[in-house]
Amino acid sequence: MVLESAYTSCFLLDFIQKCGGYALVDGGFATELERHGADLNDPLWSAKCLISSPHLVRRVHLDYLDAGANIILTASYQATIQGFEAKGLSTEEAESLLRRSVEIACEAREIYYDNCTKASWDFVERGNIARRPVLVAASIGSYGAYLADGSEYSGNYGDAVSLQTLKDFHRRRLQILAKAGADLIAFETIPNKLEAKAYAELLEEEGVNIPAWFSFTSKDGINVVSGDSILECASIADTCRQVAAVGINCTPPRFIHGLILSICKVTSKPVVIYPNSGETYNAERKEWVKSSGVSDEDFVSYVGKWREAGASLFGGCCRTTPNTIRAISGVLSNKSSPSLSDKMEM
Ligand SMILES: C[S+](C)CC[C@H](N)C(=O)O
Ligand SMILES: N[C@@H](CCS)C(=O)O
Ligand SMILES: [Zn+2]
Repeated sequence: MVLESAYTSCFLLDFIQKCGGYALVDGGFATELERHGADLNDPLWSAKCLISSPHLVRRVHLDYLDAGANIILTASYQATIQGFEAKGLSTEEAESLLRRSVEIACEAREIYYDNCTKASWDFVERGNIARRPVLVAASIGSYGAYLADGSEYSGNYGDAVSLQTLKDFHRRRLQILAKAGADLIAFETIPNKLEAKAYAELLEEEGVNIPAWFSFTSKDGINVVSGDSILECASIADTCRQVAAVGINCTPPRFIHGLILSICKVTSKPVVIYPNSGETYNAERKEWVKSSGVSDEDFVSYVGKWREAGASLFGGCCRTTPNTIRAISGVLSNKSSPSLSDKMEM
């Protein structure tokens, strides 16, 4: 048990070190499926593609690996047993689709490595090909994501939803994804304190033995979207032994800097950030609309400041693309010495 706990706490730190001091997460997954032509106007959102177009899911993973990602997130964000059952699938079929989401990401990693070996894309070190380290993170979206009405951007589930409701809702999916062969669990777009508490208790009760990250979402740079304090939310993550990183995703870039500073006040665990494009989601139409006010088009220009503030895992969320990841990579790797992959693109 002690060994396991030490493993979890060092896991991402070791990985980040192996990657060179920071690691790249992938970018928007669902919105990238859409750019490839998928119609996600469905209660399952991106998880619909696990049924209708698994090849596209693999394609998008590969595009992010080609762009330089060290961590790819599975298509399971809005894949829930309850959601699949509502579509008429059996429990067994639903569980198998969850496992499939991890398998597809692992297949993409294998294909990527094979391609690298064949083309000798990765740099050669003392005659050996050094493979870029890549992890597969099993995504778990919130209860609000399952509701498919944009509730993960409000975090208001009403009084009828208790800690126990959330634990009951998430337990089986977590059990399955934790044993599906992923390297870690990414709890994403967490909108409130109650859900963070539910995840922390489930990780403990289920004895999950792969690490996890908790990533919250905010719309003001001070609190998470429900209005709960980011300090309290990040503290829950800090005290959970299986949590290996804490951070923010699907939040406009302009809010990220302050949130990193807040998170660093309550935890010394690695900080992960993967903001969205700064656009606003219309949940009814499942469409993105340009936001008025401060422009977030210069997303990438903030990245250096985020690193200085203490973040070490960087990527993008909704409406960011493989090019966003390439640009982040370009900013973080010293511009004066472009990496081989940068050179390949010239
Ligand atoms: C992070 S939001 C864009 C995810 C999609 C939402 N749960 C929906 O189904 O509309
Ligand atoms: N990993 C998910 C998060 C949605 S907020 C995606 O990129 O689709
Ligand atoms: Zn997002």
